Amino acid sequence: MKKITIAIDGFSSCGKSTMAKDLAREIGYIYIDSGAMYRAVTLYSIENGIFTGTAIDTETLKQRINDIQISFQLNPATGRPDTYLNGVNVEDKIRSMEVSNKVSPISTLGFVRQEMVKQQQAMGERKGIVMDGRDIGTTVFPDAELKVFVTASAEIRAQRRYDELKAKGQEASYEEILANVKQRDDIDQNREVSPLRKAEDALLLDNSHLTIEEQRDWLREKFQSVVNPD
Ligand SMILES: Nc1ncnc2c1ncn2[C@@H]1O[C@H](COP(=O)(O)OP(=O)(O)OP(=O)(O)O)[C@@H](O)[C@H]1O
Ligand SMILES: Nc1ccn([C@@H]2O[C@H](COP(=O)(O)O)[C@@H](O)[C@H]2O)c(=O)n1
Repeated sequence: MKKITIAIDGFSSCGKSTMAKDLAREIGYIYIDSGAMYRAVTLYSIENGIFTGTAIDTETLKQRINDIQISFQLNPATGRPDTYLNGVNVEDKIRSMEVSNKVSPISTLGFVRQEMVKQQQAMGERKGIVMDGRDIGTTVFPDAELKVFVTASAEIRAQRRYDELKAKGQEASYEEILANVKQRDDIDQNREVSPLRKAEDALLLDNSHLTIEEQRDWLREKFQSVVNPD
């Protein structure tokens, strides 16, 4: 069967990766979490003294951007890809609140986006890919055969993330998560380069009141209607 490109964009913590990963596994496509790539650049910047407090040393980051190698490897225990930064598994570190609080300013930088988009386009060259993020349907794969834009209320998204952290036994504050979700949405929507917005030809999904299973079925049906239109 001919392979297609699937772009899933939307607001932070709305369930993009949950649905993207499940569909990719089911249909045998590659799954790429593009947000993990911006998070890895952010972690690199923190660990190398490039992002201290609220200041980013953009000149140093620009010089080093080609030294930042990001890759993904399937974790057999979770059945999902883990993120590697220069060969080191950073999957847990990139999900910390410190990285969440700093990733959106890093993502506003044009040279960072240019490098990430180049790598993402190379990953999707042969199609058969599900990628989620903020600019996949608008910038990375504007010709994707299936584009979805996911949204849910900020409060519901923060609650889901809070529940997830609690279930993992991690310290979490609902208020802090809600503030982070709102702040990232604001920066992501208002940046100059590739701001978060729905591509004109993307299908809109508000999953505020859908279960994970319902949204999975919805996406599977949309995929089927693209690959088997009759
Ligand atoms: N429909 C749903 N109902 C309840 N919980 C959900 C639903 N969809 C996803 N979740 C849960 O919400 C949390 C966030 O989901 P997920 O990580 O997929 O979001 P995301 O949009 O990829 O986030 P990010 O923007 O941080 O990459 C996870 O704990 C996930 O299990
Ligand atoms: N295509 C993308 C993906 C992500 N970002 C930025 O990274 C942040 C973290 O992404 P998550 O998907 O892990 O939440 C996000 O808030 C954006 O700032 C991006 O710019 N473009």
